[in-house]
Amino acid sequence: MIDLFVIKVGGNVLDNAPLLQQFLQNIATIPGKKILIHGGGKIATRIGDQLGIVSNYINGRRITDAATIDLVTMVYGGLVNKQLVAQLQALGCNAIGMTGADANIIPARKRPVKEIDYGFVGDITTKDLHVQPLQAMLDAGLTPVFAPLTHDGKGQMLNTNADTIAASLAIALSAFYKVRLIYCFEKKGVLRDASDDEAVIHLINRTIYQDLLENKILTDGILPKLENAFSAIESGVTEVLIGHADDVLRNTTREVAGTLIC
Ligand SMILES: Nc1ncnc2c1ncn2[C@@H]1O[C@H](COP(=O)(O)OP(=O)(O)O)[C@@H](O)[C@H]1O
Ligand SMILES: CC(=O)N[C@@H](CCC(=O)OP(=O)(O)O)C(=O)O
Repeated sequence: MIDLFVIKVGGNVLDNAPLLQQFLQNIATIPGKKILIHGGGKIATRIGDQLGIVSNYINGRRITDAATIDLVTMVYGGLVNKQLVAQLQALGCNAIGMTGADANIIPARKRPVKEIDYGFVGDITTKDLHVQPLQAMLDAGLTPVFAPLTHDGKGQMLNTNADTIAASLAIALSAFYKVRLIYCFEKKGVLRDASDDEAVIHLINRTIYQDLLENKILTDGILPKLENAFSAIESGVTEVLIGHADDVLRNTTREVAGTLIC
């Protein structure tokens, strides 16, 4: 099977110009097939504040009302996605900007209202993904760049966590490629102590994960990342890594810099 790198980059890197520039240079250097998925929650929150649209998160997911889905469609699908594509093009990487609505690659279902009404948040069922257009793009030498947006097939855009989009694409594509899923953020990996940047846990399996959860070492945004990482490794993705954006190139070789999920 051919190698494919599915790489996710989050809001803290996107919001740091020098870190982002170095990251994109590294992405452009990776030989072979690759897909980039970006977040941008922090940027949407900042622009929302400027427009008087207040951000509200529950369990790491943004409550997405009518004004907010318009905001995130503009920010993720427009501003962030197109800036990344333009920057990659400038670095000689033939990027193509995508959302889950484009080519119907990621259909989703509006999250049913239970105790919480998340609004226009989309849940993905991996088997519903249509990855054939992505294979055609990869074969044409293009690098798809995904915004964290999906659609309901009835004309409505939906907001979906970028870590989840990365895991779902990685799982769906693992039927055709040997996939390494790499989560890139501003820490060197999953940390034993969130305030100590050097306290990287190099390997996490289900038992260690359970122990970290019980000891409340994992909080905030690292929780959905690990949930999605385990879902990917248990559903056919060959390798899943969580590491610093600066280490992305090392993580596309045999080396592992950061946390390996197994
Ligand atoms: N044990 C931990 N190891 C690493 N990060 C942690 C840990 N516990 C909490 N975090 C927090 O999780 C954040 C990563 O989640 P998030 O901000 O959503 O990243 P991204 O936007 O890249 O998806 C880190 O910036 C850190 O503040
Ligand atoms: C439903 C939901 O919460 N969607 C996320 C999508 C962006 C994202 O995931 O951004 P980061 O990777 O930078 O955190 C949000 O709007 O914040």
